[in-house]
Amino acid sequence: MNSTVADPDSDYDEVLGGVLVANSRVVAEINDVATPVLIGRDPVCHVVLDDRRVSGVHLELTPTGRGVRVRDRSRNGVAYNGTDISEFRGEKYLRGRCTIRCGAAKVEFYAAETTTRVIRESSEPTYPLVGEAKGMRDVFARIRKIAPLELTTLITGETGTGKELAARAIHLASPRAKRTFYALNCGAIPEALAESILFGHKRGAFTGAVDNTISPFLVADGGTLLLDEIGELPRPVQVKLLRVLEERVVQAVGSNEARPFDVRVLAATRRDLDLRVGFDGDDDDREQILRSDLFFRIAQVRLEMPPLRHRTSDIRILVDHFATELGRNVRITEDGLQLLERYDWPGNIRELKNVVTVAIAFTTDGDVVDFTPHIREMPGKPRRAMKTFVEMERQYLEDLERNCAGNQSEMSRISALARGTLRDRLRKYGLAE
Ligand SMILES: Nc1ncnc2c1ncn2[C@@H]1O[C@H](COP(=O)(O)OP(=O)(O)OP(=O)(O)O)[C@@H](O)[C@H]1O
Repeated sequence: MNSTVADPDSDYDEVLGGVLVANSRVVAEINDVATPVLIGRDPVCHVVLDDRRVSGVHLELTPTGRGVRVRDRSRNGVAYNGTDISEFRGEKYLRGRCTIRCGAAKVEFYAAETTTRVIRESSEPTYPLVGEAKGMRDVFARIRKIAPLELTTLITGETGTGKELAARAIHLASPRAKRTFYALNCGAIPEALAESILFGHKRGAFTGAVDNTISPFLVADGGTLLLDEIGELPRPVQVKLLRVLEERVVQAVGSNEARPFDVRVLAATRRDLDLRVGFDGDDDDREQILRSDLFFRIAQVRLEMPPLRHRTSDIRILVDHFATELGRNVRITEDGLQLLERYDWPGNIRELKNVVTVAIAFTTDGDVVDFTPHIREMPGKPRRAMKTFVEMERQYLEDLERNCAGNQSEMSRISALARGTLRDRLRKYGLAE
């Protein structure tokens, strides 16, 4: 499953983990930036302490470049080598060996001897999206507007247009920026496990459930949860998800305790959900991807990511950005850039990033990068001078909107399109709400 965490504190190539030991036994390993280890009284925690003075989730441990970060989420406090952790503003980075006390229980921490490499992608800089084209400036303006609001946001766009990065950008520009950002790829969840992965499960809830699993709603508590490829969730799970979003409590499979959470929910999809949502309340239609009630719950605000072929002027900046990230001393020529600008990029920025990475890998330091062989092998075709129908329609609607200063009755009269149809087409191209 592709789950990633962005945290302003974890902007490192390498992280330091460790193990927790209780009663001379290793009770948890802290080595995954995406899954903080939780200690508490609640059975969903990795280390469960049966002590009334211990809170449901008492503390959270995450590997970072500065050591293992302890976050106090308790009512009664956590002691680090005998000192209350609140003296360190509720946060402390563990290295070496130390003792942590929660209620009456004592847990030993031992730092790992070696660091663990994490992919830099899971630690993007504060503003991860690159772009200067009009389409991207609109996206930035919208992110700035959306970020402080607590509304659910549906991010749409073709594959590789940066939907997950946009979600991180919303999180980082929001008041929740210091807390966890968790991305759950709903498209990668096997149908049979969807409920237990989304809501968590209690040990023994079903055959094979040997461990407790914590719901991403609780892992991201206080922060932001991205439900990526939400259209892929099985319909029975959609009904339950809707209830969880409305009641803001989550109940693990096999548990009878409902746990409240405080999470901002973002969703992303590359499918055209608008066309496949049941607007008539006919929610039994198998053809629909998403129930209409869930669609409206998760799409209080919309953000559309433009395809790269609509912002080819950004190709230069992006190539520069990816080349700088690779830190290699190679030369990129005007011809090379023009070749990239003529291509139609069906895989969008992900594809561009791959082409740049591979082409640079094949170039010796000081030499000119030759993109030609890598472009030719791509599934997309070089852009033809002739426009596709979709491009012409988009251009027509943009001109129409400009000429009529956005007045939709006027636009409907000139184009001879019914108001409803016109609105649908404008929405399709992100030209209207
Ligand atoms: N504006 C951008 N600036 C820099 N890098 C970008 C930008 N947009 C996308 N990328 C990079 O392109 C790749 C794909 O981005 P991302 O995963 O956010 O796309 P996506 O729309 O969520 O894709 P999918 O629909 O296939 O899941 C990532 O490596 C990301 O870092």
